[in-house]
Amino acid sequence: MNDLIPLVNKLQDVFNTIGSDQIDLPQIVVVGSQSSGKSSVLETIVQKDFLPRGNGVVTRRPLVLQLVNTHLGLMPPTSNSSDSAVNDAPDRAEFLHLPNKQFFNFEEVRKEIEAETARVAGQNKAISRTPIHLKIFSKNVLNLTLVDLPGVTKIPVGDQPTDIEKQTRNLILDYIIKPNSVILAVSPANVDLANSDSLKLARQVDPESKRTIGVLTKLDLMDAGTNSLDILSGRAYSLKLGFIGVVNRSQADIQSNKPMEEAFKSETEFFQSHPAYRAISHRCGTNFLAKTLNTILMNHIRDKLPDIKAKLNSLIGQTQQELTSYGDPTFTGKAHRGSLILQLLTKFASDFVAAIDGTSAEISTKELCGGARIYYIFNNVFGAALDSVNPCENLSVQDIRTAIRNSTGPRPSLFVPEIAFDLLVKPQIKLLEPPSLRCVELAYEELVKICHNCGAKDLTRFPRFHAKLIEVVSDLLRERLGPTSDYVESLISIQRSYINTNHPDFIGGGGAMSALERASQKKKRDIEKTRRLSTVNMVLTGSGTDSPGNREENGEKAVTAGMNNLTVHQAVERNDRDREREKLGQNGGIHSASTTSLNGLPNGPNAGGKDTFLNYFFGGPQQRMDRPMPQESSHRAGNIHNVAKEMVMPKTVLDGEPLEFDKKLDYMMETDDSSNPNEREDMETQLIRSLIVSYFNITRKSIQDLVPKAVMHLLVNYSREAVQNRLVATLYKEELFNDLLQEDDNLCAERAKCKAMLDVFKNAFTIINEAM
Ligand SMILES: Nc1nc2c(ncn2[C@@H]2O[C@H](COP(=O)(O)OP(=O)(O)OP(=O)(O)O)[C@@H](O)[C@H]2O)c(=O)[nH]1
Repeated sequence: MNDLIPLVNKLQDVFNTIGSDQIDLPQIVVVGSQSSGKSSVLETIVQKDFLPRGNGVVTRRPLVLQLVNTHLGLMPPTSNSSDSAVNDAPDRAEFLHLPNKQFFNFEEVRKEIEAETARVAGQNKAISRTPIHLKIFSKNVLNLTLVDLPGVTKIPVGDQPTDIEKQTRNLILDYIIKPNSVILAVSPANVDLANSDSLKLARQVDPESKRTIGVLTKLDLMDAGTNSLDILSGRAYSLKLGFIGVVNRSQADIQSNKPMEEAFKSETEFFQSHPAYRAISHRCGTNFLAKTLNTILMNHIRDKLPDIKAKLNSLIGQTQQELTSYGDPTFTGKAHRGSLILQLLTKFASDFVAAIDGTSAEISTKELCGGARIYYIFNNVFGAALDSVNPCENLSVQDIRTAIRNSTGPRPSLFVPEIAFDLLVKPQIKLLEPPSLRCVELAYEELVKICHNCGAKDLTRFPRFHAKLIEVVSDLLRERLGPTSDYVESLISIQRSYINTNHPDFIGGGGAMSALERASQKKKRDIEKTRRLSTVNMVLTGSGTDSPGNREENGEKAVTAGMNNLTVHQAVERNDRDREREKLGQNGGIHSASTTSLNGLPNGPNAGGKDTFLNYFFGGPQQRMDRPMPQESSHRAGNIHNVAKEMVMPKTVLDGEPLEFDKKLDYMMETDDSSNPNEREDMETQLIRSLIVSYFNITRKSIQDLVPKAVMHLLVNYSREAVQNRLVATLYKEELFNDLLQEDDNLCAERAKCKAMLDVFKNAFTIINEAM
């Protein structure tokens, strides 16, 4: 039975070698306020002067003290301990931080504790959480594991931080919160128990007081006539493990170097002779305390051992699993390298494909990933980018008018020629190119991201191999970026190379015309309505002066502004005239088969074919020849016509100097009053605009459809299918194997640590198995 404590000590040693605190081993933790007598209790139990003493804060680091009784023939577990001559061996001490040194002089032990405390916690009063591990072998001690902790302080002194009280409390709580700790709550008897810090702390973590044992110190310092019998008998404060009273050496005793044996005798005398404690003297004193602690600890260990064994078992399983995750180093041997490379490479490729297809096992529910992001790019990002393109972007009224004029060449403009529409719509289609190319780039970037996330878990062990795999796939993707972008670019060029006015969805001249007419009539109705309302208003208010301001209010400005209804009517009239001509066969074969309804929509036998729509409205070359020049056309020619009159004047070239005519022409072209278009020009501009919008929308729709298809085919699917072959062809080469299978240094260290831990757990498991 008494073997249990050495067993725990053994386990503690085993765990200390790897610094593992995963197993909460049974131990006694000494807790109390500063100067309550904690160190004195420990010293009396050990019966040695070995702890630093002094005023104020002395214990500044946790001291884990293992007491090993050599009289019982128990072997100290460390390698440097002597196994022979157990019974007559002198008392000695060993520190964990000095594994090859044994201390026979306990004065040196004290100095070492002081030095080691100062080394970590500094010279002043600061405290540290790092424990000092000390083992004492003696025939006078019982097997115990005790932890001495810094006392609870209230006011910071020296270089202690302002929250020193909180820090010490937290440090103490960290130790006593463990269910396997027995709390040795030290309280001085000369202070009211209600103010005992140790009992307050113990209550927090052990509310039922099942694992708290109370120690009353300084019973000799109580006021005359008072005693602690009530407490020691368990009547004042209930603790399942009870209270034990002790009398340690006073400061004066320490200063006068009162030997331990003498102090021990004085203590026994004190209890036996004290009128209040005489009856319970056999349950008082340091000796009784040590025996009780030993029994409590052993019972505690016995109770906890099955739990510890179960915990060890699960730790072994977990650690084994962790070790497996680091990979088997033997598998990288020559015979297996090829198959390992192939296996990892195939896994990487299938991760890549699975991420694109959305069949990956690690699909996130928090954010879009893999193929879904590519779909999002196509559907949302690219769609929105195309929708945001204005079909008439950068196309001013002036541009449209200039295009119309230019396309008529030297002839006066009769009708808007088809060539002007062609000229104007092509650059607009080009506006679809940047978002389309950006769509390719975004899909490419997404694929690069996907490939970076592939194999992250399987390949942490081989960072070089992982980097190489990413590099090869990135190269493949980069290779595909060029052809895909080129193809998308050519899709736009294809759209620009032929303006198909026969497209079934194209609004056509008729559609545009009737839309304009409808708009114009609505406007007319609105203006009429406004005018009528204003007249009624004027009658009611009596204000009827026809000032320019009033005219504006009456809507006359609106009549002349914007789309002019007269223009539309003139256009319709012209259509009617054309129809008459067609009837008379004056239009020849150009569109003799085509007839139109009054609203301008083709309704003849060829009504479905829109090839003549522009000719119909804007006039083909022959129409222009046939038709009488409308009055407004000659006026509209304006300054240019005036210039034309002067063209009869003979030109003389004078040493490269511009002729007078040229100067005048330049001037007139510059000062051409195009900002004030006439009604017909307005109509032409409006028509061209609606035709551009209609045609642009058709093109936009097909680009929106074709670009994602092209990206999928040329970039995504291509790389998806080629990835495995490319990886094998580039990396499956004997001469690369060594480099690719170069293991990560950190991982090797982690594996070694994990392996050591597993050995420790297995070792501890065997120790417990043998003991039980
Ligand atoms: N007379 C008398 N003095 C005691 C007794 N116990 C402790 N002392 C004295 O009280 C002072 C503090 O004792 P320590 O054992 O250093 O107290 P501690 O709780 O370890 O102090 P810290 O580690 O600094 O928190 C010393 O001077 C001891 O000699 C006792 O039972 N009787």
